[in-house]
Amino acid sequence: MTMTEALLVVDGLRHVYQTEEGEHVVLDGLSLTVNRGEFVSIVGPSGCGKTTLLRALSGLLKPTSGTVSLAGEAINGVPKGLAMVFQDYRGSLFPWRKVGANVEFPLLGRVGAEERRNRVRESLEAVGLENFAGRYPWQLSGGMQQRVAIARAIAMRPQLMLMDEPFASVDAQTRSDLEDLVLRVRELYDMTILFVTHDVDESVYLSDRVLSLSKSPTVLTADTAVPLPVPRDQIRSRENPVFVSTRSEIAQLIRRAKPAGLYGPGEAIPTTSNFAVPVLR
Ligand SMILES: Nc1ncnc2c1ncn2[C@@H]1O[C@H](COP(=O)(O)OP(=O)(O)OP(=O)(O)O)[C@@H](O)[C@H]1O
Repeated sequence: MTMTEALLVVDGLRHVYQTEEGEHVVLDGLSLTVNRGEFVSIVGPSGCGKTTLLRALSGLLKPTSGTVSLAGEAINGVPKGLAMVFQDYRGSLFPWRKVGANVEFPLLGRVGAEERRNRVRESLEAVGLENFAGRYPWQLSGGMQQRVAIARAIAMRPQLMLMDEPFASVDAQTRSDLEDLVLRVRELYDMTILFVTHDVDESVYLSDRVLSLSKSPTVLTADTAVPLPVPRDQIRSRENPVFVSTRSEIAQLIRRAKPAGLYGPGEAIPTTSNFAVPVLR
């Protein structure tokens, strides 16, 4: 029997930006859980506060209220067990460091030299870039640079990998390749991944569960399981009726998304982590 263990717990997260026009409530009591070993995606309308949420999860923003914990520890600063992969690989790799040195960078001062060498080699192998350790990032294609960013995250052996629209800046073929690469890496390292994307199809293809967000002020509107067989396959999985029905269900949720306060009575919106059933179908 496999045990479900909550790794990331977000409870009643609320964030209000102070602006010249007054208070701007972005997150309005958002609660979610990611269990160890899960691949969970977050989708939502543009401007719903995904970046604000990710900044709170990575300890870069102190929310107005609510809590975030990773493996039972409250997140107050940048947590050790977390690695992030961003959309903008150009801005996230050091252009003056070679690929190997980029992957090694977050390990400096944390891990001994031999272990660092092993992890760099192994992580680059996992993303198929073992022959590129001596190149500079700008000598690689965009897709390869994003693979370096993924290798750097793997090398950290994170408890949780947060991915913020990581494939939004690459062409369609590279995107499919990177999606499959992330699924392989997940399998290889038994990773827990929280993946933010605008792309409903991508969220369904990759995930065990998809969390849909309302418009801002933002709450969770649905927690949708994706009962699509694994391993996933770019052609067969996308033709599967489960894929087609799940994607249209989530696409509807995004299209009909409203700010939290505008959902009518009976459309229960969870404000604590004690929700068990999907809502707002
Ligand atoms: N520092 C800030 N001060 C005031 N308002 C902010 C600040 N940062 C973000 N906002 C506002 O909060 C809302 C949510 O922004 P956020 O960037 O978190 O959304 P998002 O879902 O990541 O957006 P997108 O889908 O466009 O990437 C937006 O209306 C934005 O204008």
